[in-house]
Amino acid sequence: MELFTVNRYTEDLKKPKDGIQDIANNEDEILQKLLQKAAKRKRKPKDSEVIENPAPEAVIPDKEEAKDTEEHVEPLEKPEETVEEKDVPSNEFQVLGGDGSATKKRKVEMQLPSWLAHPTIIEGGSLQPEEQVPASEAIDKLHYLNKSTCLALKQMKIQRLFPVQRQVIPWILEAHAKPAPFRPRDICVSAPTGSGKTLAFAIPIVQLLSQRVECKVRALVVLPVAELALQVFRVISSLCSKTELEVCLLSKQHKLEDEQEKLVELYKGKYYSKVDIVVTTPGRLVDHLHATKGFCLKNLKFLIIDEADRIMDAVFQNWLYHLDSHVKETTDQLLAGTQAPLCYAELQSSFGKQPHKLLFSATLSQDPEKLQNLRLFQPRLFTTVFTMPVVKDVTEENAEPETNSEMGQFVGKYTTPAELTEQFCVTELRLKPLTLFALVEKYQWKRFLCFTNSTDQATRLTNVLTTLFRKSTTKVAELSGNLSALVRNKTLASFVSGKLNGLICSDALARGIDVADIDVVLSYEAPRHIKTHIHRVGRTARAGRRGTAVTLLTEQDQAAFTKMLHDVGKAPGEEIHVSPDIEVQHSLDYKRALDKLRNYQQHEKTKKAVQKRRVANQALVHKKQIEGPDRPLTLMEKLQLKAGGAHQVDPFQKQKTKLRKVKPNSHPRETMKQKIAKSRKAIEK
Ligand SMILES: Nc1ncnc2c1ncn2[C@@H]1O[C@H](COP(=O)(O)OP(=O)(O)OP(=O)(O)O)[C@@H](O)[C@H]1O
Repeated sequence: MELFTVNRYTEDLKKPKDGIQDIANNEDEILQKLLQKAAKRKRKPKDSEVIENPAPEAVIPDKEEAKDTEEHVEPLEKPEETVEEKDVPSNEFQVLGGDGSATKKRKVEMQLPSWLAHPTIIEGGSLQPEEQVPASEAIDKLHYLNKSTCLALKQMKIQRLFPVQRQVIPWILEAHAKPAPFRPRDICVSAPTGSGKTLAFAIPIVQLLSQRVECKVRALVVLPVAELALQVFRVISSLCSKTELEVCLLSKQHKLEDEQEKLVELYKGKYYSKVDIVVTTPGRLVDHLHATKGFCLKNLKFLIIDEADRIMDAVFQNWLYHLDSHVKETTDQLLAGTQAPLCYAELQSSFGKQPHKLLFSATLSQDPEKLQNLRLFQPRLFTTVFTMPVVKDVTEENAEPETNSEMGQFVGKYTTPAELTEQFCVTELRLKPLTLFALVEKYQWKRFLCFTNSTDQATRLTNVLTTLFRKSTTKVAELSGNLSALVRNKTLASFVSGKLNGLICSDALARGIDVADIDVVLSYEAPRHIKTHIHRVGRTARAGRRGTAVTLLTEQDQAAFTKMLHDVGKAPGEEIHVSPDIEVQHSLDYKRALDKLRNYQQHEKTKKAVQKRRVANQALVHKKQIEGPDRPLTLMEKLQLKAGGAHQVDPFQKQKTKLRKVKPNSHPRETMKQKIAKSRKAIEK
């Protein structure tokens, strides 16, 4: 019981007394009082948590007494009564949870930091491409865009800016126009998929850097996957076409040495940057931070993190740490910066040294702890959606005037484009591939993406669908992490050019990929997280165009999927069906497809085993060459041999390894059970 007693005694300690003797006496007194109070509390637990006057003697209760007190523990009190602590005098002791006063406290509402709770709302506006552009909205009429930007945008066939761009671009430009020591606030932008976030950061950085004199890495754009990095690189390169700025893409799709050559040059013993803007993935960035001499981020002015919530995930853990330590090595500044408020002197000394951080996503994390890692400077949030205040009935008793404080719950992370139609189709697990095939045939979808929950599932599904579509004009291919970056690039290009009708993808491709005119996005399996769903369906209905998303569900999946959507205020949409006779209609084709898949899997299994054995043997031979033939096998080598196939005896170790020789036609050993059965049969005979 004492373990849970917290004794706070403050009053007497506050009064200073003269002399050591006095202090000692005082301590004795305090100790006596403490013991008395503890004893009294144990004797009368029901009376109150608070003891007004301590009893004169200190009594340490025996076990029997302690038992009694436990038996008489009061039932839990109502929360309203226990929350009250007003009457507790400051010099008294309070037992926390020791005597039944521990009650369930009211659930505390999550309090968002002010910047998340009070964002800047991105005002709506149509994205419809076919709509007439009002003269006032035309690109040349926007005073904040310079000539080269307007020219580049026209070349990209962009006639006006989308709402997120109209809000964010002038804000960034204005923030950078302010004189020293003003430092722009870092920003987070949460806007739906396909709403034009790329140009929202690309236009201002290109415009602000276009006046530079010397070439140095001044902007770093970080994206989660190579395909996305390539896409953003293309947009920024198009924008830079009318300027002298150099953009560079760093991703695993190229050789490191080739990229190093593009990045820096050595002249008279000194390294010079050849690029102004670097677009990269976290992994490749870390590679270059460690391997590329002269790659310097000392002059970094902008750090842009696209798909910020993904990049801040644990998967990409350490890139920020590496970046930070690299910047610390190359300069005395701290990339992560400090949080407000800064005094004038600090502002002045840090002016121009900290990069301006810009975070973008359609599902920006609401979790302040994750964003904390970036140590944003006086952050500001731009979002499209905002919950309305929950208006409580004013006639209600206890109606509080501060009800409006509920205003400002940022829900922008779950917005989908208005032009998106969501549907679902319920089917049996064993018929899922056939259902997918039947849906594509029924609705004549000519450009579709189909998402699976894993790369292996993507491979299997592609295999089955290829056989099923064999007689039709529809061509499908896999696009997952199982393939090399180069193959993925080629497949994506074939899809963009129309040579392929459908791509079977894993979720690595669910984010950011922008391919025009996708009819439908299919989820072969219900996504596990709402964020995944938002990004998957966001591959269609982009830039104001219409699109459909269909999720295939089994009866078991249905409840969980509906709940997941319901929790964020969404519905699964209309149910669509395929003919109940599909199994009969396509029985032969489906059987053939499944047989082919089985063969393929068997073939892959054998291939993997052979590969494994080859690697094990190679390792062994290599080791022998280094250490000589007479060395005994290590445990690891024995394991490798076992895994790689014991019948492949190491040529160097024939005489040493005591592998049991298996006779070619010998029968396997009989088990005890088989022996008993055999003898029983013999007796019966
Ligand atoms: N102002 C504009 N006018 C016409 N088209 C535009 C405009 N801005 C962007 N687009 C087009 O809209 C599409 C989507 O843009 P973008 O990829 O930037 O969206 P996003 O918001 O980043 O989407 P996601 O969250 O999925 O990454 C692109 O094809 C782009 O060319």
